[in-house]
Amino acid sequence: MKANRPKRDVHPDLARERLKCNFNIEEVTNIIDGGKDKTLERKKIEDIALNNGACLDEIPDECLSIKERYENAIRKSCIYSNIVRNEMLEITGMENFESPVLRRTADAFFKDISPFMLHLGMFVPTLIGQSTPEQMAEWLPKALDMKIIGAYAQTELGHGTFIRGLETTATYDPDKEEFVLHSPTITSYKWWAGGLGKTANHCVVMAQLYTQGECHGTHLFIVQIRDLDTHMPLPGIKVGEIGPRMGFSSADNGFLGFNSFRIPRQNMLMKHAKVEKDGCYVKSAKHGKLTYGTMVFIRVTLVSEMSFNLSKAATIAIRYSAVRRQTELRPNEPEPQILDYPTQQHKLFICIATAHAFQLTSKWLWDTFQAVMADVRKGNVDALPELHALSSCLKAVSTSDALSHIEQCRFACGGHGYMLSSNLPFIYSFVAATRTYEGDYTVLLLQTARFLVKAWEQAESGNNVTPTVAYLNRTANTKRVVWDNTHEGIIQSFQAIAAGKIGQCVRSIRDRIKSGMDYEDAWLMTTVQLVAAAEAHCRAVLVNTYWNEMIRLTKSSSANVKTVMHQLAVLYLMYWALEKTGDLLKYSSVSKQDLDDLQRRYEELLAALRPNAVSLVDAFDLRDEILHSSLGSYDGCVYERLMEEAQKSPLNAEPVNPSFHKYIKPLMQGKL
Ligand SMILES: CCCCCCCC/C=C\C/C=C/C(=O)SCCNC(=O)CCNC(=O)[C@H](O)C(C)(C)COP(=O)(O)OP(=O)(O)OC[C@H]1O[C@@H](n2cnc3c(N)ncnc32)[C@H](O)[C@@H]1OP(=O)(O)O
Ligand SMILES: Cc1cc2nc3c(=O)[nH]c(=O)nc-3n(C[C@H](O)[C@H](O)[C@H](O)COP(=O)(O)OP(=O)(O)OC[C@H]3O[C@@H](n4cnc5c(N)ncnc54)[C@H](O)[C@@H]3O)c2cc1C
Repeated sequence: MKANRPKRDVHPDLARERLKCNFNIEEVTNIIDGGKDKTLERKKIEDIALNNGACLDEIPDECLSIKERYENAIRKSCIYSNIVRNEMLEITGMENFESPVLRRTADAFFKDISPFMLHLGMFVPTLIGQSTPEQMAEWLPKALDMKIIGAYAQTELGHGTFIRGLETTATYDPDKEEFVLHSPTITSYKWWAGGLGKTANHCVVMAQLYTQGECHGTHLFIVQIRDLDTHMPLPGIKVGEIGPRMGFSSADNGFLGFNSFRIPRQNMLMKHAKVEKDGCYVKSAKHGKLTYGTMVFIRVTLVSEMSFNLSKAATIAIRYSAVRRQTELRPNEPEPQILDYPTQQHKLFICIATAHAFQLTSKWLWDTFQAVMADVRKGNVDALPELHALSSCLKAVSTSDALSHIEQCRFACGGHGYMLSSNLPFIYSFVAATRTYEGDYTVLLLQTARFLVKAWEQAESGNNVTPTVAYLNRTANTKRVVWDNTHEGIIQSFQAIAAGKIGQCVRSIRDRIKSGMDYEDAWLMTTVQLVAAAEAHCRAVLVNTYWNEMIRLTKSSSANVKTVMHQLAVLYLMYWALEKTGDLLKYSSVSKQDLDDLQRRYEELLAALRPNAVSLVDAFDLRDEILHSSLGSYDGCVYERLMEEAQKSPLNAEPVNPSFHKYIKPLMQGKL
């Protein structure tokens, strides 16, 4: 199914915007991609995948039934997988099957999500992270070659957050050297796993391991659930799709129940613990939570995923705002482009800056993750708690911020932003799920808070703490930081806010314990403050990392690129400082006059960035096929595309709908 798009001239307003650009767009693209080579590689891969137009649908996905949409998604997934397997991996290298380029290119095929996404996104990483070398040799080639298709079935109907509360059991039978998987209750049914409902023939299952009459907690098992030839569920397996959702419409999220279903002993993923033939349980991991490794990996990758989604939304909203004109400023003058309104700039420029902040931070987080994992492989797990705390809060805050900024982008496009053809509702509903999956926002911030409270106590007693909380050594015992409106001053204020909030949590917990509460209740009563403290810590990490990375990556850039990258980072600092004025007043010496000055400088910065706005989103270099938007295409022919998309509505296939004769006419004639 191919559809040709008419080639159009660029809208004159957008053409004029591009003439105003004063920096080298390609240099900024290179910074975002991680280097000139990476940009070239990305473009080459995008050309291979997209130039034959295989991804274009004649009928928009949203106009299809649930079944048709799923079938179309599978059709495209197979085309896409073949391109990945036969052409793209040759360029990235097999080991880079998780390359963000593949993820980005996939969006040209799927407005929503591919049913294969969780196979490459979670099933394969779990095999890599949780298997012994023998298991890896057995399963990984088959998975990478799509000989088997997997899902990640952890969450149950009754429990998602509290993994230790999962009910599915895997009981070892030494006589047959098999595990018996069982779902003892309705709440123990696996629920949510992407690709599980109709697509996967295998899955990774998290279950409570029982051997020699003892429960050893949750472990991971690889389970074949469907016949490879007929695709029928195997006897003892009950599997299906969970029904319509807010988004993820083509991901066939599934349920799964086991009725004493047997798998070979070798199907327990045994990198961190094993069950011997005789049923003896042997733990090799130096840290009890290494089986949660896939979740940490995905949390890390989600930060760059949020940058990508936000860059799509910002591109759509800014290009549209350059073309859209509304309301006379003065009588008889032309209506201004809505991008000229400072309120519109306030909604949108932070989205560009945040996409940069997340992208630069995600690269740093990825390097940190790789370094910690290298240590873990050598048996050193010392840095794991800090990585867990960091990946938890960055996942929580990046998904939450991306979501609210994407909604701002939709607001910024007025009524047309509500159209599915704008793609903003799809981007929003996709990102809405990220705030919940892979660890809910509140739950993950509370994990970070546990780490922060311990770090605060260490700093209070004069001990050195780990790098991301090193600011506590400086600020833990300080009352208020002296306000300074330079970038260093603002970053230090964020650190002071975080330290102040963590310290306040510690005092609240201690006071509550003094007044007779036990630790658990004191902690529980303080959780509202603990979530806020973890968020503040995350903001301190974000502003510091974004700034340092921006400086590092622009060292050899041209002067104007340096300036515009600097402006974006300053905008990010000022935006958040102004959002947190209450906290600044509490934890720094900032005055009303200082805040008024900051507000004025922020407004001046919006004006300074205005001429480069369209070029800054052009620098994200998102092809129209990836944007899927009537409002955001490179040529800016918004109204033509909206009209063109409207024609595709199935309701326009006939001039009179049969319901007129069946219902409306009888109603009009009083015959109903
Ligand atoms: C390629 C890019 C693709 C991007 C797009 C992909 C699209 C994919 C779409 C959807 C996929 C969705 C998949 C899923 O959602 S899978 C299911 C994910 N589920 C969760 O994330 C559940 C969240 N819950 C938890 O992680 C845990 O239950 C918990 C961390 C909240 C609590 O665990 P628990 O075992 O109860 O531990 P405690 O709270 O008792 O803590 C003890 C101790 O352990 C520390 N700790 C916990 N987790 C970790 C960890 N992962 N690493 C290191 N340490 C950990 C914890 O901090 C405590 O430490 P202490 O304070 O020092 O005691
Ligand atoms: C689109 C989508 C795709 C998914 N894909 C998969 C998948 O492929 N595989 C898989 O296994 N799972 C998947 N999930 C499940 C997902 O991981 C869980 O939904 C998520 O971890 C949240 O758990 P929950 O649904 O049990 O929420 P709950 O934990 O029930 O949360 C409900 C509310 O309670 C609050 N809460 C819970 N515990 C605490 C606490 N200790 N302290 C304070 N507040 C708390 C939460 O903040 C939240 O507001 C997916 C979910 C979605 C939405």
